[in-house]
Amino acid sequence: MSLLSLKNMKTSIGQYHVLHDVSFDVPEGGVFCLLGRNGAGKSTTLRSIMGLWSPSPGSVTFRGEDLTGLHTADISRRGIAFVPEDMGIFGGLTVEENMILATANGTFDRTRLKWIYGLFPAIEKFWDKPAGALSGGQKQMLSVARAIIEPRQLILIDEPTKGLAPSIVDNMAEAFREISDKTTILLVEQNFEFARSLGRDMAVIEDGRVAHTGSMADFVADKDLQDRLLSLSA
Ligand SMILES: Nc1ncnc2c1ncn2[C@@H]1O[C@H](COP(=O)(O)OP(=O)(O)OP(=O)(O)O)[C@@H](O)[C@H]1O
Repeated sequence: MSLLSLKNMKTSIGQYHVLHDVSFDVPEGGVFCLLGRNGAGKSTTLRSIMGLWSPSPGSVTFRGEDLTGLHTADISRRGIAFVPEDMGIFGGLTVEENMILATANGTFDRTRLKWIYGLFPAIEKFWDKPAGALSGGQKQMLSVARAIIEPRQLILIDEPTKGLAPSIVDNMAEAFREISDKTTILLVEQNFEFARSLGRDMAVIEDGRVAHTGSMADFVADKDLQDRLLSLSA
């Protein structure tokens, strides 16, 4: 059974039909990449999974349970975390306060926190500093750290490498590899090099529809398919 299964998901935002037919299965473990050009519908897909937009009709099934129609808080309680493109951190609060707000009861599992310090040393270094003073890469690390401060089954991460320097992107890839040993990651990315270095399975969205789904290895080997589905000029 897949961890997450989307079937014929359609989402409208106001009068705009954004997702016309999105179906794919995310297996448990590792990184599943959701690719596609700008405006294809990747963020809308993640927001629909989280119940931030209401997909209708169609279904979102998680561990065999239908999530369609549940509130976002209830979806989150099933063990799904979301790192949005704008990162969703509180710039006026310290790193520690941002982390506290990401816990269910305001306390930390010290072993887990130490694991996060190892993944993202900036979290420990700037623990009592305002999150707004962090660099772009450090803010992104904080947003991911918040998502994993408690055990999760699945993390949805929207374009984590956007605007980051290559050395930071490499650090991020290392961290994601380690996180994905514990928690399945559904990763939306425009940076194909980053995505291909992490992804085991993948799907491509084009104009609100799934245009391709399969293994990352097969997609990497098919240059024509990549050009057709991802290149800017196509
Ligand atoms: N709040 C909104 N109101 C109206 N249209 C929206 C809204 N959010 C997204 N859209 C439209 O839905 C389409 C898909 O947007 P979405 O953000 O899901 O794309 P994306 O694949 O994540 O692209 P990007 O890589 O640029 O973030 C776009 O045409 C976008 O303009």
